Amino acid sequence: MLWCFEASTYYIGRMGFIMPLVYHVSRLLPNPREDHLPSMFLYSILTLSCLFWLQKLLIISRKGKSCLPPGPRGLPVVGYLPFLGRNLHKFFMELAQEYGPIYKLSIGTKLYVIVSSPILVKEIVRDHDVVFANRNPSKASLAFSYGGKDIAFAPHGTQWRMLRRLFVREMQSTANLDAFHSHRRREVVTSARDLCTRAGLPVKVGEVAFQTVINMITSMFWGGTLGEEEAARVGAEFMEAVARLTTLFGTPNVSDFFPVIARFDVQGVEREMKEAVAWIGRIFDFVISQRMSLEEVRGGIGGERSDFLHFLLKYKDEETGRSISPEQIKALLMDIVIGGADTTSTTVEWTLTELLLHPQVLLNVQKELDDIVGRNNMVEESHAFKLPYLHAAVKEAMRLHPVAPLLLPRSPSRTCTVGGYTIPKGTKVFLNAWAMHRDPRFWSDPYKFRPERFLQGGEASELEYSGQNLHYIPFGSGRRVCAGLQLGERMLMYVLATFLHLFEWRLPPGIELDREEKFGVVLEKATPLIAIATPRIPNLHLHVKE
Ligand code: HEM
Repeated sequence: MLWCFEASTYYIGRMGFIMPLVYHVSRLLPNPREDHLPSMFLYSILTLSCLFWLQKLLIISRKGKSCLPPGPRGLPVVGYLPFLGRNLHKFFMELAQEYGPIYKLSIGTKLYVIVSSPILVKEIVRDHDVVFANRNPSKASLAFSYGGKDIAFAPHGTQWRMLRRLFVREMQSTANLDAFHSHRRREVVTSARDLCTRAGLPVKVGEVAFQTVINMITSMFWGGTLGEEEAARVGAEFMEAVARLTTLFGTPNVSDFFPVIARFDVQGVEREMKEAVAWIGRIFDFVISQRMSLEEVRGGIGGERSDFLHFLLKYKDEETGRSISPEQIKALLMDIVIGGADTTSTTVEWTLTELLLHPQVLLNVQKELDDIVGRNNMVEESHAFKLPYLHAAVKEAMRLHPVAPLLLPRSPSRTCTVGGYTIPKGTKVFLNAWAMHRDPRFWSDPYKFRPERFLQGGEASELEYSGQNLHYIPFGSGRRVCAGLQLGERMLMYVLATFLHLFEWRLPPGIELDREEKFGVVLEKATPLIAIATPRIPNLHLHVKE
């Protein structure tokens, strides 16, 4: 019996500084008689309770040393889960007022850290950029990205670098984006025509914007592959699948909070996500196979660019010489469609909401459009670069309503220190951009919509989308800053400039406009914006005719 006590105390003794002492004390105890059951029982109990308390001491002493950030206490087992508010970005800002700019929350067995100060964000996205260049994706995100084969959820490494280089530097080079301009133009004109036919009727602005952006994206991707009718059929199926996927993304999943039970997929989120992804995957497979047979007819992949898909299929990485696999293409398409469409269209909706709430700003924007584009002209994408006032209004809308208010989570690949606190490896770290964009220490009248602050001479005139200045990070910052920034900015400006130049916008009678937000995959307007568009320029129907 004593050997068992000795061995276990010695084993644990290797783990902590108190244990060797216990080991030696145990040797002083009298040897229990092997044939005397009560004394053996007593020794067993003593051993077990000793082990239990020593382990506790060890944990406490380790915690003391590691100095985690402060944070509210939760309940046993579930942690802080039952107390989470619905609008997490706002709720997290309120907690920051109590616990400071860096604090922790335990949810289930997972540790979360929330940061809402530019100085601490700098430590994460600059000083420890490589360590924090990982995401620790949820179960749904892994299913969505074919196990992290995309850009957004891939671990920081060779594959992520290759895909990001391909997407950011090559596909979104100025030359390439210019080359696909006609695809975007066609879709914007189609939407304007559609709005023309619904002139005077209430429309859901977010839906119109979403349809426009997703059509722009799919048109750039496979516009040169499918015929018009086929594209329309695939487009309709696609929209349905995307809507299903977005809902799943926003569902809190117990498997993420309790990884030990993850394999049971209690809520079925992972299963449903896999089904939705498989459904979209079949659409992608169909389009890819159509493109391959088209190329075969033309005698191999090469020659002129006709769409992004063509580009992806013939791509060979300059460093590794590798092509990209069909699964990587599909994962990348997922990122672009899901990461690009909802974010851009929701920003269109928020900007129009603020403009309708601020009629003078709307008038200023339209005056600028008249001056630069002209009353008798259609907006072209090239105009977008010459519209500083509209640009400032969009930036201001994104300050107040960043569609990814907590960005995408970061996760350190090794334990490190931020703001003097230990952030253990694997912790999910949220950067609360929403809170930082409203910090009165940096922004004057932070809750007011004032585009002028982004104009020359304004307090924020120097701030760009690239995330260099950490007070303003609607697209994130550091090496995992939004990979679709160039394309996103172009689509956003083009759609807004077109909608605002071609149409007058007003609210249907009796509708009160508010700024209530709803936290989810993207930060939506709680009540969708419904507005009435009427033609603003003369002979609009001639500009948008097929
Ligand atoms: C208004 C439009 C958009 C906004 C506000 C936005 C915002 C963001 C944010 C905040 C992040 C996380 C950055 C970070 O962790 O620091 C992100 C990542 C990403 N976005 Fe966007 N985005 C937009 C449009 C787009 C578009 C159009 C695409 C693709 C066509 C796109 C693709 C991506 C991808 C692939 C990532 C992951 C980057 C990585 O992990 O390396 N986004 N975006």
